[in-house]
Amino acid sequence: MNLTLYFVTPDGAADPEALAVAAVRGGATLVQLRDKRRSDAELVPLARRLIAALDPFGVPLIVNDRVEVVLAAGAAGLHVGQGDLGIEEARRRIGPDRLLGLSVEAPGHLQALPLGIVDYVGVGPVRATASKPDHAPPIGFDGLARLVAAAPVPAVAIGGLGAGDARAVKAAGADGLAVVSAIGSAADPEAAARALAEEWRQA
Ligand SMILES: Cc1ncc(COP(=O)(O)OP(=O)(O)O)c(N)n1
Ligand SMILES: Cc1nc(C(=O)O)sc1CCOP(=O)(O)O
Ligand SMILES: [Mg+2]
Repeated sequence: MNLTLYFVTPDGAADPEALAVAAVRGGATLVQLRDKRRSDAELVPLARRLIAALDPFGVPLIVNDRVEVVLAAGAAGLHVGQGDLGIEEARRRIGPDRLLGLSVEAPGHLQALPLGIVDYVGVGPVRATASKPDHAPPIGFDGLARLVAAAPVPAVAIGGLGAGDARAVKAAGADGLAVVSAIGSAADPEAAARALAEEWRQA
C-alpha cells in the first residue's frame, strides 16, 4: 500500500475510469471509487473495469462505503467512515487480506481504535471542501499533525488539498495526500496528478 497520492473519484463522475487512469498515469499510487449516487448494481461492473484498468499500473482499487461492491468486484480494499459499517464488522466481511481504511476526524476516533484491524487512516478534513458537503469541522495542518502523531497506522491527509500543499502535509508527518477535485476537476487530470506527485517527491 502506497498512500503518497491517493485519488478519490468525484461523486457521480461521468467517467471515473478515465479520470482514474489519467490520475495513475500522472503518478497516483492508490485509487478509491467513491460514489454516493450509483447503486451497488451499477458500481460492481464499474469497479471491475477500474480494477482491470489499474492492474497494469500495479495500483489497487479501494471502494468507499460499499462492502458488497468490494466483495462482488474483487476490489483490493474498503474505506469506511465513523458513521459507516463498524471496523470489526468491516474486517470480518472483507477478510484478513484486503486493505481497510478508516476516516479519523478527532482524537477520540483514535483512542477508540482497536489495534490490528485497519491498515491506514484518512485524516481530515484539513480544510473545508465542497466535495464532501457533510464533512466534519476542518482540523487545519496543526490538527493534522496531532492526529497523525497519534495514529498507530499510516495516515493520509484529506480535505481541500491541492497544488502547493504537499510540503505542509509531509511536514505534518502524513504518508501522503488524498484528493478529489485537485485531480478530478482539473482541466488536465494527468498533468495535475503529475504535478502533485512531483511536489511530494520534492517536499
Ligand atoms: C482517504 C479517505 N479519507 C476519508 C474519507 C471519508 O470517508 P467517510 O468519512 O466515510 O465519508 P464519505 O467518503 O463516505 O462521504 C474517504 N472517503 N477517503
Ligand atoms: C471524501 C472526503 N473525506 C473527507 C474527510 O475529511 O474525511 S474530505 C473529502 C473530500 C475531499 O475532496 P477534495 O479533495 O475535493 O477537497
Ligand atoms: Mg463513508
